[in-house]
Amino acid sequence: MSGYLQEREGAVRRKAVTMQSLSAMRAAGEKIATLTCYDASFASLMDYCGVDLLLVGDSLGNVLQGHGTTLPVTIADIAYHTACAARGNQTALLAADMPFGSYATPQSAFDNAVKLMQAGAQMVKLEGGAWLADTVKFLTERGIPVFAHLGLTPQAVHQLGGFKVQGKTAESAERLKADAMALQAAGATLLLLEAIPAALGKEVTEMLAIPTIGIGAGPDCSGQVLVMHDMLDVFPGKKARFVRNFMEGQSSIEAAVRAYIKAVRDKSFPASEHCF
Ligand SMILES: Nc1nc(=O)c2c([nH]1)NC[C@@H]1CN(c3ccc(C(=O)N[C@@H](CCC(=O)O)C(=O)O)cc3)CN21
Ligand SMILES: CC(C)C(=O)C(=O)O
Ligand SMILES: [Mg+2]
Repeated sequence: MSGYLQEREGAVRRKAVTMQSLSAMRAAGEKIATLTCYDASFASLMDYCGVDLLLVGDSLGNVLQGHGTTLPVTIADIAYHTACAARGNQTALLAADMPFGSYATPQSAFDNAVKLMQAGAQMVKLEGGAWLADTVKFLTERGIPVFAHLGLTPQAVHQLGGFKVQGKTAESAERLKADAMALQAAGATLLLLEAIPAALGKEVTEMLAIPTIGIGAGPDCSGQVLVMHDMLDVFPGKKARFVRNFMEGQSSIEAAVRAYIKAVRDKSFPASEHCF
């Protein structure tokens, strides 16, 4: 570690988390604890606590920039926050979201993914189904690990007609399963499932060989993710059903992050009240 951040007292030297170690966790039935993270200070704290996977999410459009959707977020925004988070992280796997409009073609996706990988990301996440398979193949063949994102894909909010649960009809559930198979076959090594019925999250996870990370996708995904500002209860008011306030009963952010990891690992989160 260099620069501003000090070595933390009693920091346990954990081996770097890799895509391979996440697959091993899935195989061992050990849940993958994931949080969004956008800067060096929180990356350092989350890594120290033992978060497995950090995601520089385009949710930064909401929680850092104050927009109502993720659409205004640019590749430069994500690259900047990825570089910040990478400076604080030592051992967690660091993934970064490809923002809206940055992966319309395989070539533009590659050019933009290179910017995020050079900023310190170890994997990039893209929202979309079978239509993305060519892009996923193009990136993975060129050494860029791909995290695919299905279900409620917030970059498509205006097409979906709002932030609504997906995969509720038999037809849309079948389409989601076919999408998941196509993305895995194209080389995706992680799959994010957002806001789908818990039974569908279970089915997709069991069907695939790669780990799934859920947010509002039930308890049977290989891991869970939350937006850090949601689980730290930074904003008042109504939150999505899948959010739990981990600051409750804790006296520090570090304790809340540890409580989150523990609840994911011991499967007490998500409970039925967080699922669809
Ligand atoms: N702060 C924050 N947290 C997030 O989880 C998040 C972001 N920002 N920005 C990008 C997307 C947008 N997300 C959202 C936003 C709203 C709902 C929501 O209100 N869901 C309703 C579902 C309504 C229905 O039943 O269809 C809910 O009650 O949970 C869900 C996901 C998830 N992502
Ligand atoms: C909500 C998670 C899954 C995400 O994509 C983000 O933070 O942008
Ligand atoms: Mg996102």
